[in-house]
Amino acid sequence: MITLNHLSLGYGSKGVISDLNLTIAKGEFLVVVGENGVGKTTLIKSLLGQLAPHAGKLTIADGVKIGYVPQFRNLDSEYPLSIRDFVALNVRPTWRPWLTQVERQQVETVLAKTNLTRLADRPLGLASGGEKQRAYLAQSLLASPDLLILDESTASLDPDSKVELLSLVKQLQTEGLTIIFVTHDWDLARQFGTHFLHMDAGCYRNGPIAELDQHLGGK
Ligand SMILES: Nc1ncnc2c1ncn2[C@@H]1O[C@H](COP(=O)(O)OP(=O)(O)OP(=O)(O)O)[C@@H](O)[C@H]1O
Repeated sequence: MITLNHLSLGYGSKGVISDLNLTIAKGEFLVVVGENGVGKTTLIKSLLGQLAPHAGKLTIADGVKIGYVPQFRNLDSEYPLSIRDFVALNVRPTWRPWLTQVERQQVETVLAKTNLTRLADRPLGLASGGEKQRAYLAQSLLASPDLLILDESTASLDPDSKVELLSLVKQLQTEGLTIIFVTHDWDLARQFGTHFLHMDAGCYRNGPIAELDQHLGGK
């Protein structure tokens, strides 16, 4: 689905990633691990089409739709939309103040897939961290992505909420979605990933998740 061929990325004259080679197959759950500042978010920006390569090539198969779940940010408790209305923001190709019957059904489907049906009328600003992240996940699912990118999406969540969010994502993976999950949490990486990319100052390793500890010497 995705091929990185001698890919180098950076900002202006500053190089961040140098000569990265990687193939991501459909249906993989790729965890991207590495210390602060090695370029994990830079790689994600490039996958999202926001950063042109300094050198090398990034190829994404034709027609692949990408969904993105950001890192948790606290929202103002006065945030006016309900969880359902927030999720529905992603439904319309052009703005209009109503949803069609089909669109309403699509919103209910993604709310159900993310365990939010019961909470859908609650103001998003008053939702817990885990619920907010599930709302972002639901919103991204409305566009029927083939590839879902989670950039530190579990950071700042309590352990149960992390596992709940990733269990939902794992279920989506078993239904055919490809997942890229950036994390600092090695345990979550081992628990949910099928493959890993370890980035370490110009040294990149990747492979099946079972080989992660071999590469890291049990870090
Ligand atoms: N817009 C930018 N302009 C210049 N340098 C940048 C920019 N964005 C990031 N950098 C630098 O690029 C390097 C890699 O940053 P990046 O955010 O990709 O790291 P990361 O691995 O995601 O780190 P973290 O785990 O802390 O999120 C850092 O040195 C950072 O300061």
